[in-house]
Amino acid sequence: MMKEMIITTENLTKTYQQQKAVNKLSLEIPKNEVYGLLGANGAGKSTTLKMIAGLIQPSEGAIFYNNQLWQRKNLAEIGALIESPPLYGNLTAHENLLVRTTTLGLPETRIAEVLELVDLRNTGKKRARQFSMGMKQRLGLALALLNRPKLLILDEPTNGLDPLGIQALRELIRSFPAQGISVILSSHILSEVENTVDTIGIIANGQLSYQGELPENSAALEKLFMDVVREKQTEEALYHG
Ligand SMILES: Nc1ncnc2c1ncn2[C@@H]1O[C@H](COP(=O)(O)OP(=O)(O)OP(=O)(O)O)[C@@H](O)[C@H]1O
Repeated sequence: MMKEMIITTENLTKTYQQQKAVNKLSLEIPKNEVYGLLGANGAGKSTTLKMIAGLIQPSEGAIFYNNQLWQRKNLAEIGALIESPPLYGNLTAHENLLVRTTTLGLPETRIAEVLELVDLRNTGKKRARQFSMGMKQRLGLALALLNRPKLLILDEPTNGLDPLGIQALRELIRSFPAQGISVILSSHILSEVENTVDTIGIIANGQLSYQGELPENSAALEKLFMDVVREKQTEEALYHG
């Protein structure tokens, strides 16, 4: 049976001045899976995720959500954590979430639920600016989960987390597909995605170089990644050389 897709992109392109940060990218992100968007620094991962999250506009190409052309109203079903979480430093975890529930018209009871989910119950009066990196990241995730998203977009979600934090986050992410939440996450650290994702896309210089199942072991994944990156470098050298 063909897999259902939550997101597909067709020739998605973002041009900054002369540079194509994302270049004719055609992605297929399956529903109720965890999809890992991999690429070296500057490959175009964040730019891609920002377009899917509606934070920036594509220059060319199209995005489809559940097989329909992407519309702003889809954001009601999308949660995103991209770059550093948008936190108010002088507010507590609860207050930061309250700002968002009030803005979105969500029930306040949802706050305790998301704090429980990300394991941030007992921070009390502590202000967000006093949080560790890991706590800030988890509060950012709590914000992204408030609206019970069907699609969760996470840009380098393990940034700044220690090994225990990474492990906990990985388990949390793995639990999402069974709850009807599709996840797309980006990473440039191969070992981080291995136990987390079902499908991967590898991008290099804004272009898709591989999309498919996660290779069976870390050596195979590393080889695939290195081959893709080297191939791109050779192409670039021929083009510019
Ligand atoms: N607002 C912008 N203006 C100009 N160039 C940009 C802008 N945003 C991104 N770029 C360029 O687009 C390219 C892709 O950037 P992007 O942040 O998407 O990469 P990335 O794969 O997320 O990298 P990293 O792993 O380092 O976060 C880079 O060359 C970057 O310099």
